[in-house]
This record gives sequence, structure tokens and C-alpha cells, in this order.
Amino acid sequence: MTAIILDGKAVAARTEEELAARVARFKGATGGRTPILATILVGDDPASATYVKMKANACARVGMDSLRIELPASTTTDELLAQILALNRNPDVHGILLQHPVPAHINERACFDAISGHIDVDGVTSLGFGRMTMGESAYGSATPGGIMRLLAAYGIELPGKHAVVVGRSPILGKPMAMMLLNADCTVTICHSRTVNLPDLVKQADVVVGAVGKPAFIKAEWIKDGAVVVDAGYHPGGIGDIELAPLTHRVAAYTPVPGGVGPMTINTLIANCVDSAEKALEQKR
Ligand SMILES: NC(=O)C1=CN([C@@H]2O[C@H](COP(=O)(O)OP(=O)(O)OC[C@H]3O[C@@H](n4cnc5c(N)ncnc54)[C@H](OP(=O)(O)O)[C@@H]3O)[C@@H](O)[C@H]2O)C=CC1
Ligand SMILES: Nc1nc(=O)c2c([nH]1)NC[C@@H]1CN(c3ccc(C(=O)N[C@@H](CCC(=O)O)C(=O)O)cc3)C=[N+]21
Repeated sequence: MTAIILDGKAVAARTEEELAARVARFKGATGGRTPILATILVGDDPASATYVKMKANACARVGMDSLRIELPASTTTDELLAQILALNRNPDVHGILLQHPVPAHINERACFDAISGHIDVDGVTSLGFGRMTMGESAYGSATPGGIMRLLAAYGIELPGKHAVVVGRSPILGKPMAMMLLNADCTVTICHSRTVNLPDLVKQADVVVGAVGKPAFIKAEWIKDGAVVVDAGYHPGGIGDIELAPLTHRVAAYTPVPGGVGPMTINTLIANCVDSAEKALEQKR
């Protein structure tokens, strides 16, 4: 079987051309302003700094400005909340990305939930999660949202499929499960207290690895013909799924790198352009 490679890098690149055209139209309509994504990085974790930089670079590729806010690791919850509230009130800002994780002493959930819904382009608020889950309008979490867009780009049929999501984190596994449920999959959510993980994964028509442990999901757990989505990302281009032995016996798979990662960033940028266009329509 020749597997379809779910090439997130290529889909993201194609979408960027369309986004650049939309940004140009926005500039035309506003006398030269661009949509603006505000990124907030707290502390000095080098990996997080790299991801935030990649997001700012993606903004630049489509002609958008970004506003980079860097705060020391000693920032308090109240100080971070004050920054977010100021961005909410800034009419030039069309999206906020608060990079996860923030230092442990900060109440990350409170800070995520302080982001106004209309500029929650990374889809991290509780209200946005609830609205997405209920099928109401909201920006879904960017990584699972990007995965859904990638599956759609390749015409992967989801209704009736058994999707097994390994991981239940607030910005990845849990919203992923709800999006697949809304796409009419039968969904199993696995986590660290799951008993018999290999047996559950063996039932999957669609498996999503979102565990955060390199090559933790073994190739032998995955059935022939499955669709394999690896959301994991570890230094050295290793995902959460042992991928190499699978590439000839699954229906489709996301490579690491070049699969989910570029789609995450692309979804964030696309949502920000969307938010900017809505602001213009409503003269917000
Ligand atoms: N490419 C991209 O755009 C992105 C990639 N990532 C990557 O995705 C991965 C997951 O990230 P994230 O969701 O933030 O990670 P978290 O650490 O927040 O969540 C990991 C999840 O995996 C579960 N888990 C841990 N150990 C096991 C186990 N032994 N068996 C079954 N489940 C287990 C945890 O269960 P429990 O809830 O019980 O603790 C938890 O729900 C990471 O590799 C990260 O780098 C993340 C975001 C974006
Ligand atoms: N609020 C929040 N939202 C996030 O979406 C978020 C976050 N916090 N914290 C950290 C994770 C991680 N993350 C990645 C995004 C892109 C790549 C990516 O594009 N990776 C490239 C490879 C890049 C390289 O060359 O190293 C790829 O997979 O091809 C990876 C990881 C978003 N995250």
C-alpha cells in the first residue's frame, strides 16, 4: 500500500499565498495597516522562543505585522493578566497568542481565559472550547484545528471512523477529540490512566498521537490502513508515534517534521486574518 503523505508544509505554503492576498486587501481597505498578531512569551525557555519566532516569521511571510511581548520568568499572574487586558483593548490587535507553557507559578488557565473571544485566534479560552464543542462559531484550538484542515485538504473521510486520541491536554488532545466527534467520528480519548492502551490504539481507523513522549506509540499497535496523525514534536524531528515501520502499511500519515507543526502555525495566522477582516466589517 502506498500511503498518502499528509504534507502539512505544502498545504500551509499554498494557504499562505491566499492569506497574503487577503492581507493585501486588508491593507488596501485600511490605508496600509495590516492585521496584527500579538505574541506573548513568558520566561526564557529556548524551545518556546523558537516557536514564537516561527509564528512571527509566518506573519511576516504573508505581510502581517506582529507585536512581540517578552516578559521575564518572574512575571506574576496579575502582571500577565494586565498585559492581556491591554491587548484586548488595543483596536490594532486582531489576535493574541499566549505561548504555553508559562512558568508554573502563573495561573495559565486564568490568563488564557482573559483573552477576548473575538481575538482568541489560538483557540485557548474555555468559552471558545465550549462554543467549538457545541458547534457554535469560535476559533478552535490551533493545533487540532490545523489537523482537521490537513485531513480535509486530502479528502480524508471521517464520518463513522473510530478515532483514538492519545492525550487529553487542554489545547491539544481534548479539543482534538471534540473536533473529531463533531466530524462524526466515534471517539476514544486515552490518557496516562488508560488501561490497555495498545488494544485501544489497535481499534483505531484514525489515531492521533498527542502524548508528548518521543516515539511512545508503537508501530505494532497500529492497524493496517489506518490514518496516522502525529501531533508530537521533539528535538531531532521525532514525533509521538514510531513512524518508520508504518509508512508502507497505513492509508495516510503526517510526517514529522512537515506535518502537523506547519498547519498549527498556518491555522493561527489564518484565524488572525479572519479576525482582522471581521473587525473591518464591524468597524471594531
Ligand atoms: N506541532 C504542534 O503544533 C504542537 C505539538 N505539540 C506536541 O504534542 C505533544 C503533546 O503536547 P501537549 O498536549 O501539550 O502535552 P501535555 O503534556 O500537556 O499532555 C500530554 C497528554 O498525554 C497523556 N499521557 C502522558 N503519558 C501517557 C501515557 N503513558 N499513556 C497515555 N497517555 C499519556 C497525558 O495524560 P494525563 O492527562 O493523564 O496526564 C496528557 O493528557 C508534545 O510532543 C508537544 O510537543 C503540542 C502543541 C502543538
Ligand atoms: N498557546 C500555544 N499554542 C500553540 O500552538 C503552541 C504552544 N502554545 N506551545 C508550544 C506548542 C508547540 N507548537 C509548535 C508549532 C509549530 C511547530 C512546527 O512548525 N514545527 C516544524 C519544524 C520546525 C523545526 O524546523 O524545528 C514541523 O513540524 O515541521 C512545532 C510546534 C505550537 N505550540
